[in-house]
Amino acid sequence: MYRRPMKLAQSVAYRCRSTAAAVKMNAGENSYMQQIKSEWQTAKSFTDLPGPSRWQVLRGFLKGGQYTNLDMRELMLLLRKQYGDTFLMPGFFGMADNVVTFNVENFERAFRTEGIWPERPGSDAVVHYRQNRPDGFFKDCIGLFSTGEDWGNLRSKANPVLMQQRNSALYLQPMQRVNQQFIQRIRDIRDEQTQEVPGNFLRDINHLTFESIAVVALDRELGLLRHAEQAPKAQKLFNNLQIFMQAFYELTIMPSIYKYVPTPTYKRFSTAMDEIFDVCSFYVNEAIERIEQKPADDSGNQSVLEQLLRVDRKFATVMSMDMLMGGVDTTSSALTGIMLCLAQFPEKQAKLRAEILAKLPQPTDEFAFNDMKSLPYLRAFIKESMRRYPVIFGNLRAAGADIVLEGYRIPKGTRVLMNSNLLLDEERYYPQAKEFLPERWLREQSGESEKLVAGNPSPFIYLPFGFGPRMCVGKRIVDMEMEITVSNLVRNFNVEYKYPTEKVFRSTFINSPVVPLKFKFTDIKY
Ligand code: HEM
Repeated sequence: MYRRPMKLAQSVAYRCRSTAAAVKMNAGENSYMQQIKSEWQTAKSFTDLPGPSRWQVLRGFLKGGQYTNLDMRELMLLLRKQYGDTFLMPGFFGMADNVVTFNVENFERAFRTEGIWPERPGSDAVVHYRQNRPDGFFKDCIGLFSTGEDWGNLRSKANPVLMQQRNSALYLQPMQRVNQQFIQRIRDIRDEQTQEVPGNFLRDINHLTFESIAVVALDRELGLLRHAEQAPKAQKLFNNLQIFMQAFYELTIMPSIYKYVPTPTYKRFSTAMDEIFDVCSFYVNEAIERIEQKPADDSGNQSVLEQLLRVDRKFATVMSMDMLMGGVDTTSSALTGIMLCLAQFPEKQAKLRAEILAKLPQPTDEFAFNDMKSLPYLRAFIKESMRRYPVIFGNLRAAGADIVLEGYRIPKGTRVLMNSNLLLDEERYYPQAKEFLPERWLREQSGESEKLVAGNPSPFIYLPFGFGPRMCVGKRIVDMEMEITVSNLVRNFNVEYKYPTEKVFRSTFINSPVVPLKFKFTDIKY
């Protein structure tokens, strides 16, 4: 059970709200910084941190080396075994060093000192592309991949549109339409005898998550779930998003000279970025024409894209790209994990179905916005699924100040990789950690306030959407998307999966499914 002084608990609560709130919090944290400053005087040097030498890292990744062929999760766990909870992973060939940590107190320190414009390293390839695009389109608007004040300005424009709960009501209907197409798609593609969908079902999940973002970011369905073959432009965008993800990963984790010479991977990456740019600009321009033809709407119900366009046309185009780049594979990974949990725990699936059917007894009933607010077991189920199958392995920050972690000096700007999600299956943080217990996330009244039934672990462990002012800007959108999708799945089908579940994911930037997802969907009889 985690206990913290009241003052800090309050400051953490502020932190999740906005950049402005972060300024307020930082002002109140002088004494915390003072404490770190005094520790700095006596702390050990950065270079004394345990960890492999550059040579050991290089050797480890060469053919036959101990790190070759490990995915990110396996690599991190092996390194932890070798060097303990906090170690230095040296970069080579111009790549930055990383301080890797599994220590919750370090997560707290890194986040509490991240500053008002937290920096999440690792976006260099996107920034490089955007800074060097020959037409200079991104010169004054690099997007949410930027840093410092530029990022702060953009983020403070994006938050009121994307992070407001009331705006979620705007995309409830369009997302439901997309979701119904997904349910129909399952009926169309499943095998008549076995009721199993084909092994390449991940593609359909990706189409769902792509279309769900498109109705928000581009204000329209693109047709991949209904008639993919008749939607070549959408196909092109979708395919290029996949190429972008793969090439971005390679450029970020492998040494590369792409900043000086366009390597083959960078060429692949920048061609995909060009195509994403062209297609998104096309759709945004089309939306502008559509919106301009509509009668003026001062009801406050303008679509998300319309609201972004009101801020600035270029900003809206860049945001639509950033949303598509951040919101497809991540959400597909989460939905795959949730479906696996539905299949592995039929009694929990039945409990969830009972909650949904109590709200929507008829198969044709549609969710109203208020329905979504009172489905505690649904939310708990999704949270527990994301604990069991985290989408990412942790969070990354450039230290926002000189800090001390476990007695070592960590200079400002050092990359700190916090492997918070690799602690989610540890008994000391989550009692009965191996069990699937959505119930642990339910809340109960405790005096004036609410608390988790199972007690609150540290707020710095379960961070699937990151932390503070830089946390995922799509959180509201994805919450709604997952809630609608999971509800619709369980009210339409009994979900099963008859295959091994030990190695479904491979962990890179995110945990991506790598096995055939032959889920069995049997119709629920009403
Ligand atoms: C289950 C699905 C998702 C997960 C697990 C996820 C997770 C994350 C995480 C961990 C971060 C980094 C936060 C930090 O550094 O503190 C992030 C950032 C971001 N996410 Fe998501 N995300 C998801 C879905 C989405 C969706 C649907 C969108 C688009 C609507 C989106 C757009 C973004 C963007 C643009 C950023 C960069 C924000 C910034 O740096 O200001 N994500 N996400």
